[in-house]
Amino acid sequence: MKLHPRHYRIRFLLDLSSTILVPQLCLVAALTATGFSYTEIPVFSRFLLHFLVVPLVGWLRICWDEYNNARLAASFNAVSIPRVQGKWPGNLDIAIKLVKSMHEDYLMQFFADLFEEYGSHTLNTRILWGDQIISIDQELVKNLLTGAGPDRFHKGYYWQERFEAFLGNGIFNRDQEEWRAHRQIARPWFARERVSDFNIFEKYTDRTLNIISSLKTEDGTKTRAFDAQDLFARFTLDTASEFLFGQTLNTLMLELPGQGNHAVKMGPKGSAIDDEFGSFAWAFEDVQIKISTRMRIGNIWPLFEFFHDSTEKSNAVVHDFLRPLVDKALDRRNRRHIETDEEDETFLDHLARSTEDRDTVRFQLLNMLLAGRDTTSTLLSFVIYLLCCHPEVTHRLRAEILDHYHNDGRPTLENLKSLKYLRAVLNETLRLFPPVPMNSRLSDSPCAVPCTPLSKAHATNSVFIPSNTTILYNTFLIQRRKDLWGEDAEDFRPERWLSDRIYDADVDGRTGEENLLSKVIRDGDGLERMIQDPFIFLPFHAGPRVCLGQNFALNEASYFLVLLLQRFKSFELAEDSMPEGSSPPLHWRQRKSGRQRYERIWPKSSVTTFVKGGLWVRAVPA
Ligand code: HEM
Repeated sequence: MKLHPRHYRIRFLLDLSSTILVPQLCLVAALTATGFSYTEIPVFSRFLLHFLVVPLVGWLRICWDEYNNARLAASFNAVSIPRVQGKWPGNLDIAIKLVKSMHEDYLMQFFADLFEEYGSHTLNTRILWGDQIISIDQELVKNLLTGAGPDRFHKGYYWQERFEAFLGNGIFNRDQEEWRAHRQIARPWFARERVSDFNIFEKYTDRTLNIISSLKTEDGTKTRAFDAQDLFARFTLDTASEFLFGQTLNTLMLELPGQGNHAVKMGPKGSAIDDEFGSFAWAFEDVQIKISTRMRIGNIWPLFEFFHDSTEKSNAVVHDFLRPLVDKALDRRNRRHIETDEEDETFLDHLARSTEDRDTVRFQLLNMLLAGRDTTSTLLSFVIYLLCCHPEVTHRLRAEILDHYHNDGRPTLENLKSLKYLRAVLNETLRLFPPVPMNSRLSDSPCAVPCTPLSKAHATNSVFIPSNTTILYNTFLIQRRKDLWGEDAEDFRPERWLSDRIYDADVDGRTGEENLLSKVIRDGDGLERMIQDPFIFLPFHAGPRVCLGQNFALNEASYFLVLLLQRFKSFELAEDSMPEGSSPPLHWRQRKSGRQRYERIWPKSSVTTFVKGGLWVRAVPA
């Protein structure tokens, strides 16, 4: 029987009853079969038997699964994935450390430490005796996402039940036929001609830059501190809503955190503000945080939400905010009874033509808003953060932009392509801080998946994955692996993405060729590594579920950055303005390696990556 994802409580009860009731039935059957009269057993002994039979049957099941999996693995000529060996039963200590680390440590540090400790790129956490695979093996990820992978690995039921109230039957939350139908409806919307219409980008970029300019101090040398993460989220939301609804949510027109009489306060992710949009943004982020908590707890999450869905309140705020917009647009369309000219059609019109169901339309739009708002604003926020830390990159990037467009030229799709350094900065930011840092798939049957050999001792290069098993693959860590990206993998070096190696012949008195050779290892090395194995760089995913908005996002971010750097020559982190509790903890500095030793913000993730407390910066006008 296939349950609907909204029935997570029933799924949980069924799991629970198979853990508790089935052993009781086995006990009664065993007693009957061996001729014992159940009623003649003293009450205390009966109670004890019923109590002990649960762990006993659990243990037998584990033994059977292990035997069966080993047998299947051998038949597939695949190796079993190494298990994390915790100190407490069911690896509960590992689960506790994981939750603690999420609150205190650098992003993904816990996983990075586990991979290092076990010397393997793929591990089975076995929390509460259940298989859960974590991987930073690019070959394994390739085989999950492409080739035969998508037929065997799906987002799956457990993913869907966690997101159901928020994303409903939207594109992110469905598999197979339903997903295919959504993808078919959405795909034409992201065709080249549509995503290269820069008029929308221009309108909202100008608005955003005017806001930043209005924050100039009296002497005009720089602006007051502002939360760039919040501002960019408004920019991407207004842009995406116009692109999708044909009408903007106009959030750039509202007050910003830290302005007026409002004190800056910490929201679920960044800074927050108390107005209607502030409540929507708070709820939108709160739902994502709560869903991430469900992910960390694993499949027993309904135990903690049995009587109360923790996302209910925030979901209601999000949907109430969007409902009138969707209703208005659909009613307007129905009243007019017109078939909008394809040229002027919005994604909303496009959806309305495919279904009459308002909930479906609202969920589809919400899925797109989530995709359109948080990912691109994360990219822009981390670009600005890295520019703050690397003035030399800002300088070079600005020089490239001014060289092409002077102080006021406007980019077009064609000429944006020649901004090689801008693209390198975007790629390098996406490599170090991918907006979607971790993702998962669920296996639908036992199988062997090709991967890089687990260790030198393993001759075979396939791992065995049992049926109904979640695989969490971590793009954040893959994109920082030193063996894939070089010793400086954790450093921000856009030059690794530059392909042309033409150097000044006079540098250091060496010939051009010598200079070329000495720099070959550095400049362009990342690009070369990526060309050799594209799966070491996956910010937009790969395979049939590759990001539909990739070109839209890159065009939007590029356009915005060109105009931003025409108007502002540099950026400074405003550490003095960060809300309390959002600065990186001091104990990070004591680590022997890794970016956390020198990171100046606290990167975190829920569904997407973000800067805890917001990215507080000052801009220096040109
Ligand atoms: C820097 C910006 C972006 C990044 C890094 C990004 C990344 C991703 C990733 C990793 C996925 C795969 C998710 C999964 O399978 O679980 C995805 C899917 C998707 N993205 Fe993006 N995205 C970005 C911007 C956008 C924008 C602006 C839009 C639309 C306005 C968009 C629309 C979509 C859609 C519709 C999917 C679902 C594809 C499917 O399941 O078939 N994305 N994106």
